Amino acid sequence: MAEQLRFDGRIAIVTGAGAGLGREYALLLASRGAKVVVNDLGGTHNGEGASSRAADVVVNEIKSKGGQAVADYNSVVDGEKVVDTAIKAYGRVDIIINNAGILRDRSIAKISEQDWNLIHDVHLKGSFKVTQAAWPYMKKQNYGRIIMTSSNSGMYGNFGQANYSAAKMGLVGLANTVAIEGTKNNIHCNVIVPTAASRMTEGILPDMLFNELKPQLIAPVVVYLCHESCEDNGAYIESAAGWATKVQIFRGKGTVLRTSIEQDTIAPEAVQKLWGKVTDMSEATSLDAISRASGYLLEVLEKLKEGKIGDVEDTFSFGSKDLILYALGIGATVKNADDLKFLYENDADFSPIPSFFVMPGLMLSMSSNLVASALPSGKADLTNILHGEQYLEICDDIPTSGKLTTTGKVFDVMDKGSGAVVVTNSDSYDESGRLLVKNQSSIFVVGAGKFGGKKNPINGVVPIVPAPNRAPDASIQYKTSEDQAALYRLSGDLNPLHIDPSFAAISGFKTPILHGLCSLGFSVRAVLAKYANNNSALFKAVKVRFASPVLPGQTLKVDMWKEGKRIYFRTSIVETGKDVITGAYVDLKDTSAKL
Ligand SMILES: CCCCCCC[C@@H](O)CC(=O)SCCNC(=O)CCNC(=O)[C@H](O)C(C)(C)COP(=O)(O)OP(=O)(O)OC[C@H]1O[C@@H](n2cnc3c(N)ncnc32)[C@H](O)[C@@H]1OP(=O)(O)O
Repeated sequence: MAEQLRFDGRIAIVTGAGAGLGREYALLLASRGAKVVVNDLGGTHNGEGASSRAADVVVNEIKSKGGQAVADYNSVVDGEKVVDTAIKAYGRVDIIINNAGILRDRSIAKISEQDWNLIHDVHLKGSFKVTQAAWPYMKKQNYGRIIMTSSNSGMYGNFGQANYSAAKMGLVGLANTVAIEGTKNNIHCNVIVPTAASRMTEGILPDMLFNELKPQLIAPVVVYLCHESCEDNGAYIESAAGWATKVQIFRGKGTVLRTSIEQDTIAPEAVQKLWGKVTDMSEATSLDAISRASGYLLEVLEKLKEGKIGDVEDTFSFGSKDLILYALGIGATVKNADDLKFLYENDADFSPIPSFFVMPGLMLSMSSNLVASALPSGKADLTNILHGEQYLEICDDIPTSGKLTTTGKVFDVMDKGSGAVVVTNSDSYDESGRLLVKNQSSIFVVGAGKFGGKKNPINGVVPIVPAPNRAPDASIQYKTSEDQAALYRLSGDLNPLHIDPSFAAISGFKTPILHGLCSLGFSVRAVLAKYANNNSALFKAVKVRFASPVLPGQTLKVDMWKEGKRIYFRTSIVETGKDVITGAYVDLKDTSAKL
């Protein structure tokens, strides 16, 4: 058995120690060698009256067991008197357990100012006063252990306890700063969040729970927090019924609501649009210091200054199931033995179809306000956007699973009259920080043109290139299925334009149209099959323009021209003869695979 935790030579003040938790703390500390100041005003649980009895009974109990204790009957609001008792009796003070508390429960409408003040006086001001009075002694001796008593009523609220909740949460704030200020003098301050059966909780908690909430089951936790071997400082520890845990405050990752440092107004509508990100707690972290909280904010501002924001950021996790679903969504089939490597995770050559990696960039654009925020009108939503162009570049070996972090921003905005074109760039990194993929999407925002913007792209917008002026070197046809969009959307682009007839009608289409990136996927498959032996590792980049819509069920014909490692292609619809992808090419790293 571990050596007994002793408190010999330590002087402890326990406030409100005449009953309940305080009494247990006092008894346990004394049994471990501490000399205890048993503070209790002797009032009732609602703070009325005062007598010396409660403290005396506990002092006598301690003494009868061979321990040392003195009674103190002062109100904690007179903190210096409480501390004086310790100094006069024992000459120092090492431990303070701020435990004294009363209740004046009323709903917010009925709390009198007097009740408000009284609650705050006893809980918050009392803890402050006792702590402050002991501070010089603790500082001088370079040692102190202080406990603040909070409550779940403060942490989460509790009907009828607005005054008490506020004071209890106030104690958390008090502890936070006392912990920081005490660090250099080895003065630790921690918070206990107890749920105990006591005169305060009797009649409030259900019997079953009440009976298990024995104060003596919490006392060891608090007593350990008061021991010199406990290194925690500024921790919140919740304990009840023989159970204990650390509690932390979490902060979400948040999102930037503006796109540049120059933008000094934010429309409430932009906030509304991004609210999902503001309130998303999936990547929440616990910040244990104010410097970390403001440090992160500084990082955000730095990025804004460097123009890296709208560098919005998102994470994208994927595994074999996602790769297979995507492959099915762009027509890969087990009927073709060469496709098995895209459809079966146990295949020796299992690999992603490289166009899968358009997904992180697309998901970033769709989940952020990037496109709308780039337009003077601020108006772009799924009813008026079409995918115009796409460039994808694979920068490193692509894995079959992982978590990518994607940063993206608006790169260019063009006024095309009939619409605006917003170009977004994004880079996706794996968990070790390797740049895996670059994406550039041009989004055609129908009806958003004529805002007086420039017409032509800036340098860096990857241009489309015309196909060679000769008959294609090869052609491959793929029939899409009536359910192609229904299947493809499950890879992440849930835009109702592709499945919901009434939504398609709002967007000006007779029936839902296929995702542009789905047609891109079919086309990349054709190039890989024809010129790269279906080997994903040979793929480097693809660029396409979506020239007109495809309807699910139509047959795609991919015409290809090989010029070195560049495969130009054009995709059209067999049934109508209409071009749907133009100006397009795939760059291969190598075409030496058997052709
Ligand atoms: C918010 C998060 C992001 C969401 C991402 C996307 C989510 C997806 O779910 C959406 C989709 O997948 S939509 C389906 C795929 N896309 C399509 O079907 C669009 C097909 N294209 C068209 O219909 C027309 O080209 C059309 C309508 C786009 C343009 O046709 P017109 O208006 O007739 O234009 P036109 O007169 O031909 O040309 C005017 C100028 O615009 C340029 N341009 C034309 N097509 C473009 C295109 N596809 N992309 C970019 N620029 C394009 C022309 O070059 C011309 O410019 P300029 O005068 O300078 O030469």
